[in-house]
Amino acid sequence: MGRIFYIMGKSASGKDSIFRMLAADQELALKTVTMYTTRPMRSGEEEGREYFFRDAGFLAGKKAEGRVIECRTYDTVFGPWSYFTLDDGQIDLASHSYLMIGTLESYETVKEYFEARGQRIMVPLYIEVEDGERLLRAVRREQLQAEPHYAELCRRFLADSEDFREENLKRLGIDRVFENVEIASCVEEIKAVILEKQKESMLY
Ligand SMILES: Nc1ncnc2c1ncn2[C@@H]1O[C@H](COP(=O)(O)OP(=O)(O)OP(=O)(O)O)[C@@H](O)[C@H]1O
Repeated sequence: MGRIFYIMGKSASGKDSIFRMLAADQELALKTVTMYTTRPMRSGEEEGREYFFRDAGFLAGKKAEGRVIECRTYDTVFGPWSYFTLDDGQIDLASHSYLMIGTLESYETVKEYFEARGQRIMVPLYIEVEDGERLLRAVRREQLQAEPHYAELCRRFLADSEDFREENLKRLGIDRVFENVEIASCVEEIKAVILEKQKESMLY
């Protein structure tokens, strides 16, 4: 039985960078899952690459069929935009393990979805960076944007402390933290855990 390795962490903790390195690692042979969104496609995006682009009616239909693994809806100035993961055949735990990225809340929802089907397959990978350093990385990344949004950066930085409260981590049984000081050694540390879990999952 495969596992779902689920990367989480506050903004600018390095989730995307770590995700890319792990996903490219042939030895781990992890598959990724393409999410769906109801937001309009942006220029440069491609159907099925960044997301599958669908409308709210499609999402409602999948909810009715019980096929929505997790869904997050954000109120934007353009109206509500949903981002969701479907049980659409992409995840085949009988033959593969998967690498996903999300929030603490989505981790909980995905975990519950599979546990309700008797599958305890979730492995949390929680990335951490000291707050001062993380804020500096976030600012440096934002400076590279054509139109930096510093107010949004600050809003997310403050919201993170609430979302990732110690008690929330504890409640979900997340007791291991991967410090992203130097990214290569952080990825090596995570890789060792993934290989160990994959070895374990082959025994049972
Ligand atoms: N170990 C590291 N040392 C220095 N810079 C790093 C390190 N890891 C990642 N970064 C840089 O920090 C910034 C944030 O990383 P990344 O975008 O991967 O984080 P994230 O957690 O996916 O962020 P968000 O959730 O806000 O999108 C990027 O500019 C990235 O290149």
